[in-house]
Amino acid sequence: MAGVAGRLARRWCLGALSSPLQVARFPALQLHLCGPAMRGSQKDFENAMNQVKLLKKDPGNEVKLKLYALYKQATEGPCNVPKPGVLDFINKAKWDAWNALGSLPKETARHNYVDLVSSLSASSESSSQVTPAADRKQPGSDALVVTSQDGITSITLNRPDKKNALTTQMYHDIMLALEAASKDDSAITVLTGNGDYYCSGNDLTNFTDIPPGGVEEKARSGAVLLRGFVDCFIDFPKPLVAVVNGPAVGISVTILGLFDIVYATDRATFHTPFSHLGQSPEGCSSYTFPKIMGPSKATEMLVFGKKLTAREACAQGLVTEVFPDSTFQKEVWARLKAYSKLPPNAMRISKQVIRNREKEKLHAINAEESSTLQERWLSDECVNAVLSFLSKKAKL
Ligand SMILES: CCCCCCCCCCC/C=C/C(=O)SCCNC(=O)CCNC(=O)[C@H](O)C(C)(C)COP(=O)(O)OP(=O)(O)OC[C@H]1O[C@@H](n2cnc3c(N)ncnc32)[C@H](O)[C@@H]1OP(=O)(O)O
Repeated sequence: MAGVAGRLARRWCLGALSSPLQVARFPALQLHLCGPAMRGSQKDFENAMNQVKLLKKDPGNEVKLKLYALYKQATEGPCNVPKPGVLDFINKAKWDAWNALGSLPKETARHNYVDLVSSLSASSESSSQVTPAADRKQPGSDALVVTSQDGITSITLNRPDKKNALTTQMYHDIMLALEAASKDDSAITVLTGNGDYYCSGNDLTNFTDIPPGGVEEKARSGAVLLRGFVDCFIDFPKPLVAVVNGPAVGISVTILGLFDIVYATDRATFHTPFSHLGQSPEGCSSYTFPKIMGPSKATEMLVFGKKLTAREACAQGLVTEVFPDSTFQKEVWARLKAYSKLPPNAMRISKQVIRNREKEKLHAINAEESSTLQERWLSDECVNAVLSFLSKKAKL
């Protein structure tokens, strides 16, 4: 396991110049950076190195590789270290970038570095002035929107450009939102998504942010987060409704077994590709799915990754009702508004009567699934699947 952990750390952690790279995305680097107007005294070079740290916008992995290569060429000359192995993606991409500079003189590399940084600083300035709202889309800001109206508290996943993939910040924010909703005066709580997807599951870039304790520490904290997140759904005291506005993937599907009602547009699909990802079921689905649809159908979904249409999911009991996409929002919200006028205490108590006797068991299952997944995250199968997605080679 330590070997895999080490490889994961090497593959996912880059040095000073860059944040985690999606390395295999890069084409073979052919650098033609010798611009006509070159500046580049040693002083300019040092200033440029400081300027890089102040860039307001991430310049992207390709540019970061160019910066790395030019820096190495400017300070050490032509690439002079052995080529890393093919599986050592990040170091290999860095080596390729440096090696591609051939015998470019140190001084030219320094000039090119200065020119590149200067062009980045200019575009970083202008883009931050033109699109100030873009920065606010970062996790922890408006990636989750909570509203309360007509006796309904709605928690909306709001990262439509990333198919509402769940960042670690969003897991925390959803837990806080559920905690608040359990105590507010609404009768019903809804989870839904903004845009064409309901949710594409765990944000796979969550795997790239490795703490000083390494990948094992990351897996440990991931399992704690997962367990706490699912516990909030198990314990939620009021009627909990999923308004599934589009395709759902991974953990956004598995936790549906802990909802009281699931309404879906006929455009929705339900997909749990855990084996493809080298992972294992969570969200108590190893228990709820066989119970809802029988062990064989559950195995098709959870082990073989069979994607269900909304109608199939409804026939198998995972979805309560399917609505035509054209009238989905109107019909569902009208229905929920009517339900929210029912006596809230009676609804809460009835839910507890239905759910409470399973609670202890569900908590135990959640603990077991989280600990199994903690180990899966360190497996070669999982590492390779995540790398494949991040390098844009694989999609579900
Ligand atoms: C040890 C770490 C622990 C961390 C924290 C743990 C917390 C608990 C974890 C619980 C375990 C959960 C498991 C799961 O949920 S498994 C499911 C994971 N999801 C996926 O594998 C989906 C991956 N996405 C895709 O296959 C496709 O994007 C999709 C089919 C969903 C849509 O394809 P389409 O072609 O329509 O759109 P794009 O691919 O172009 O997507 C648009 C942009 O959105 C980005 N995206 C989408 N989904 C994700 C995702 N899940 N993670 C990260 N990014 C995602 C996609 O990359 C595009 O981005 P760019 O525009 O920048 O290219």
